[in-house]
Amino acid sequence: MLFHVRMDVSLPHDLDPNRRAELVQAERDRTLELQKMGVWQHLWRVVGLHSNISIFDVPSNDELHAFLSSLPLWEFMQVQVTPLATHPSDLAAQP
Ligand SMILES: O=C(O)C[C@H]1C=CC(=O)O1
Repeated sequence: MLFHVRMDVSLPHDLDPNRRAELVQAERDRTLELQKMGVWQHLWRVVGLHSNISIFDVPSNDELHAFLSSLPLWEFMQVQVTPLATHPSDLAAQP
C-alpha cells in the first residue's frame, strides 16, 4: 500500500545543541535504513520549511504507524498521512 506522508518538524528552540545534533543524525540514519529497506520510496524537502513530503510503501496502516513512530524526531513532528489508490486514468495502470 502506498501512502503520501507529510512531516512538519518543530524542534524546541531551547533544545540542547548536542542533543539536537544527536537527534538529527539518528533521524538521518533511520531514514536511510528505511529507504534501503524499500519502505520509504521518495523523500522531498518542502521549500522553506523543516518539512518533507514522502511516499511510503508498506503492507498496512499499522506498519506505517510503527515505522513513523520509530523515527527519532517522532515526538517533534506533526504527520499527515494520505492513503493512495490507483487512478483509473493513470497511463501506468492501463492494461
Ligand atoms: O528533516 C526532515 O524532513 C525530518 C526527517 C525526515 C528525514 C530526515 O532525515 O529527517
